[in-house]
Amino acid sequence: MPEIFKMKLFDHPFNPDKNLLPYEGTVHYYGRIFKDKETFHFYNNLFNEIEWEHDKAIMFGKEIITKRKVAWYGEKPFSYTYSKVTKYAKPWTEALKQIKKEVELQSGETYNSCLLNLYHSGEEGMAWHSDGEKDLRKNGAIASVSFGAERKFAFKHKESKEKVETWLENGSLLVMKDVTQSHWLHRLPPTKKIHSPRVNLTFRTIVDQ
Ligand SMILES: O=C(O)CCC(=O)C(=O)O
Ligand SMILES: [Fe+2]
Repeated sequence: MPEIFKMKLFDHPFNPDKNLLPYEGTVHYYGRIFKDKETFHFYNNLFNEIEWEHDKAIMFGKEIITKRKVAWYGEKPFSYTYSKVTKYAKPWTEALKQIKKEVELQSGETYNSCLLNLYHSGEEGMAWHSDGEKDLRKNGAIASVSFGAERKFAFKHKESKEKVETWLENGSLLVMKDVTQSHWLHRLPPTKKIHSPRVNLTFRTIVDQ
């Protein structure tokens, strides 16, 4: 097992009851919610079994293909549109069902879909955005589960520009809820210091019409 998977649970002090945001939003960090063996198993399973595809993005008015890969899964073939391309959610895999169950238990919320991102190294990240798409349940919780390389995650208030940063550990859970997406942007900053991959899962609730 590579070294990163051998960290003990609760190596780092954290308080899951503490709100990381000072105002206008709620973010809780639960730390590592899976044991080393499960974490290693899920990382390998997701890396190999998910049907990863390259994402498209608009940059300086041009359509570009991102190095980061994405996938979209859910309990129904919900549609998800970005850069004018509509994708339909694939049915849950066994691993996704198991992870979802644990995340629902820990966060006390339910989810019906999951957007997955695969960052091959620290040079791949995600720019400032909020996840307030109209198909998502308004003020619904978004649960972010991370496997692989530990990466920094940042929030920036849309008006005050106040920043909050935290580390997302291998096997960890972070939950954003309430009015967070209306008032705060978040991003995964790129870094030259990290060379190994990271898989991130954001469990969401799509409004079913
Ligand atoms: O990879 C991450 O931690 C963030 C992913 C994210 O913000 C998103 O998928 O909307
Ligand atoms: Fe996001």
